[in-house]
Amino acid sequence: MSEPTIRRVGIIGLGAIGRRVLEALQTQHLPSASYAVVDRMQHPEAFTESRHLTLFSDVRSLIDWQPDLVIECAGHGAVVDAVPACLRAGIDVVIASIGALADRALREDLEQAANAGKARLILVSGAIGGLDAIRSARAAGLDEVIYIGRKPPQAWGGTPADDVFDLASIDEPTTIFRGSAAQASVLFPKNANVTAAVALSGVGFELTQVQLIADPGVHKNVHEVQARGAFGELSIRLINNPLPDNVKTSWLAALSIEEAVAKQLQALVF
Ligand SMILES: NC(=O)C1=CN([C@@H]2O[C@H](COP(=O)(O)OP(=O)(O)OC[C@H]3O[C@@H](n4cnc5c(N)ncnc54)[C@H](O)[C@@H]3O)[C@@H](O)[C@H]2O)C=CC1
Ligand SMILES: O=C([O-])CC(=O)C(=O)O
Repeated sequence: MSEPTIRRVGIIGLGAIGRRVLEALQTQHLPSASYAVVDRMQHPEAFTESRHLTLFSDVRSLIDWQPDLVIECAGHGAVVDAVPACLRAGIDVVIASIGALADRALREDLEQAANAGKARLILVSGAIGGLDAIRSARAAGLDEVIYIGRKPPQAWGGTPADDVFDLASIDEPTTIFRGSAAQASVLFPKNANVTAAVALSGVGFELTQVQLIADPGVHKNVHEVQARGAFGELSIRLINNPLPDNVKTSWLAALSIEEAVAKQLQALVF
């Protein structure tokens, strides 16, 4: 492996994903780098001090610290408010909250910001997989891409499903949403980022079909993708362990960020 060129890493959002990623970077991938964070939580000092983190109260201060790489794992709002400024300042950004890109205007703004700053916006596969195959297949034409997401009922707490269903008393698999990835990304910003990753890899936000299920029979986050086209057919199923700090979020989402950062350091990129 070549000498790491990433000496300063900024992390926006120090929740379930952010803490996992930080731990992996500090212990495995970038042990000699310096780390700074921005988070909205109350009193993060105890954690940041024990981890030797510089704590900033806003993204402007993080940018002034001149990180080589910023990792967003905070939510859609952070992609809107913080990521364009990082890119314009010439800082590469890895984002977890890829569902924010369902907003075409934001997508264009991010692309312009990246071009203006000669920086890259690095999108991760997150809690889903098989996107490389869908991206390859799309050149020959895709007829249909379907995503089905299944999580335990409590993982849909705080979503629009809460208004329609009594999640605690669901006792059989219940479809809580059927529609496009465009709708799912916006309505379920903490649960359906994977639909955006599938959409951007395949037939786009409007044509990607999405079904979301609250299933009392599962204790993991189950993601299925089916695609059909000139290439043939694809069917994948992931059964993801959730992170202990956030049942909505799969461990694989954090692992995919770690892998994306590790890739920045490799001469042989796969
Ligand atoms: N691509 C994928 O497959 C997945 C993406 N995600 C995305 O990652 C995000 C983070 O996930 P978790 O770590 O599980 O969530 P979490 O709720 O455990 O942590 C989020 C952290 O970000 C902080 N935060 C929120 N808004 C902020 C802002 N504007 N600026 C700074 N800090 C802010 C919160 O205080 C919290 O500490 C989710 O909201 C979702 O958008 C989550 C799961 C999978
Ligand atoms: O982590 C997961 O299983 C998926 C998720 O929450 C998302 O796509 O936002």
